[in-house]
Amino acid sequence: MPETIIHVENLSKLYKNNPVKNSGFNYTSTTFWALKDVNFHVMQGDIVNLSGDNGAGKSTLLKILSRITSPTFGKITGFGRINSLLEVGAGFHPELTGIENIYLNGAMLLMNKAQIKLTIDKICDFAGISKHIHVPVKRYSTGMYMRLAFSMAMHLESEILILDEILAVGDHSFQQKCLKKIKDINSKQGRTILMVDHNNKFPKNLYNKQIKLINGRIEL
Ligand SMILES: Nc1ncnc2c1ncn2[C@@H]1O[C@H](COP(=O)(O)OP(=O)(O)OP(=O)(O)O)[C@@H](O)[C@H]1O
Repeated sequence: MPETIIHVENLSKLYKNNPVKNSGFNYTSTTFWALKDVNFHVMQGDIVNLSGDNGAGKSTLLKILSRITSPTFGKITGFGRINSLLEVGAGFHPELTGIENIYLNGAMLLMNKAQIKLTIDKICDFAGISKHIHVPVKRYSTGMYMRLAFSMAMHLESEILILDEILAVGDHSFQQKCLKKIKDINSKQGRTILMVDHNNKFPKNLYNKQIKLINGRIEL
């Protein structure tokens, strides 16, 4: 029986924009609810498609789920390790080589050295970067960054995967390979995946749950 793996209750996020000088000597600052009273739950093994227009609050929601920023109100309960790919290059240490970054990320997911070592070849093969694995990642192209980051997310251990713009960049054939891999790890390992459908182009049979945000609220 699948169990709840993420529970989001009454989640709201208020941003205070930088004060701007008005006509006199006063400053006005504005506040803005990026998320308002968001409630949902995700079951273990779900593939969730998160959609919404620009500025709807998708990245804010994923940053809160990834514990990068905190909510103003509300509560998130998560059961399991979360691996987040939010922006291309985030989570990499530029001075370290590809392989050193794999070890670093694996350790952050509480994997030991032997467990990480077992994944190295698979990560490099999938990413197609075996020849460059001993090069500092600051010398990688955006495409190489993206392929390595995605491959690490697929092969390192975590119960929950959060994918944002990673699937919006890169060439078409690699994107197709990624979508196939997502389906694969979900069906074989039961991993839970939340991903942003930036261009409404994910095939309907890829996900089993859809969350659409409109101005910070869930469309009912
Ligand atoms: N740090 C911040 N300070 C103030 N306002 C912010 C901050 N981050 C985001 N916002 C605002 O909050 C709203 C939601 O932004 P968010 O990035 O979550 O939307 P999004 O759905 O991910 O959009 P996109 O598809 O364009 O990435 C936007 O209006 C944005 O300008």
